[in-house]
Amino acid sequence: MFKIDATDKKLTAELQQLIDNKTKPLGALGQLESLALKIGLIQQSLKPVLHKPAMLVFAADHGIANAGVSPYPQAVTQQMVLNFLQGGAAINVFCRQHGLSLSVIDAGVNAELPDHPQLIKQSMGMGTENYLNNHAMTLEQAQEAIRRGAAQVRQLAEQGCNVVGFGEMGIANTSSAALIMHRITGISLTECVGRGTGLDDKGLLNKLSLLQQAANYHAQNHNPLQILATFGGFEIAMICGAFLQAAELKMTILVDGFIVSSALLIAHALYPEVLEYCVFSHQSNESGHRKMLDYLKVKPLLQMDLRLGEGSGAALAYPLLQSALAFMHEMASFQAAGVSQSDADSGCHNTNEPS
Ligand SMILES: O=C(O)c1ccc[n+]([C@@H]2O[C@H](COP(=O)([O-])O)[C@@H](O)[C@H]2O)c1
Ligand SMILES: Cc1cc2nc[nH]c2cc1C
Repeated sequence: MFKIDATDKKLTAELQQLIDNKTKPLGALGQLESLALKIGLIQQSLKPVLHKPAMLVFAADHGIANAGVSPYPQAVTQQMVLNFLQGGAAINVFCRQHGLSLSVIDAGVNAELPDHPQLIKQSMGMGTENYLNNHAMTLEQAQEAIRRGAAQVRQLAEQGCNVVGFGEMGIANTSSAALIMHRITGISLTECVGRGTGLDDKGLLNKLSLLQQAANYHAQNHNPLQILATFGGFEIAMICGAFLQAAELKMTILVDGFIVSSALLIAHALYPEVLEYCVFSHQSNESGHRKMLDYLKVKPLLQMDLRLGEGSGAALAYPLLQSALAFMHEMASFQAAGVSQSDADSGCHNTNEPS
């Protein structure tokens, strides 16, 4: 369905030399340096640029929402979508602050939503089925949601966008994400399930027990698309398609928190090369996220105890991408600034090997 290439590594040495020649001890800009290299490889350029940064927030409801897995009622999903459209949510603030465009996609919210220029209506239904006694969606619905998510990214790319962040809104979607993580990674369910929007100890135990029932009920499902259809949400399935399309189009992708990363687990199981296009904005405070990132062998940029979702971490991390490219373009080289570079110049031994 998708054609995702690994990035061509032929520019690696030249990009690394450009980075190493800047007036700084070798490796001293840390993760900003690997970020610059990564974007250079994605764009196959020694002068990569970020065009029309965009945030897509996918929203949907979940059949399990009112079974006691979240401290908030399902209605908060639609209420927060209205908040996004009125410009009052955290993601609105950070997108405005950092110059990202923001669109909200109704992937399957359990409400009739008003027409609005920032709302894209692609609803797959009034929420998923409850996976305690059903599949959340059919395989056909999962595939259709993947196609719809991909179409959103194609539209952005046609408008000239080459960097995109994904966010989500959906009461109970940490439950979907935990089950997907458990099934894809084989990590115990206890380590995948967390407090979400803020369950107390008793609520967490109850959530774990309900999700264990769901995992037992669907003991047979192990193929990535089946896992997505069984436990997913419509927003998670659309984000999976959005990841795959963005990677196929060689866009830089900003990955948000626990739920967006669970969509990536599915995308990665289908097309491992998708990872080469991903920048991990932060490590969420949702307890399973660190192990999810470890499973993917990736390092997040920020660690700030965020656990909001909406794409907020991805939007917060965007300026770091700008800084990574700015230092590559604007910092003086040792030669240009007349600064001594190495032991050959100074007679000192250089111990700062880049990691
Ligand atoms: O992104 C995260 O890491 C994250 C962690 C915890 C909660 N959330 C948000 O909270 C909602 C899901 O939480 P819950 O408790 O209803 O499953 C959903 O709207 C997510 O955007 C998001
Ligand atoms: C208020 C609220 C805002 C959110 N934003 C993303 N998920 C959310 C969940 C809640 C409950």
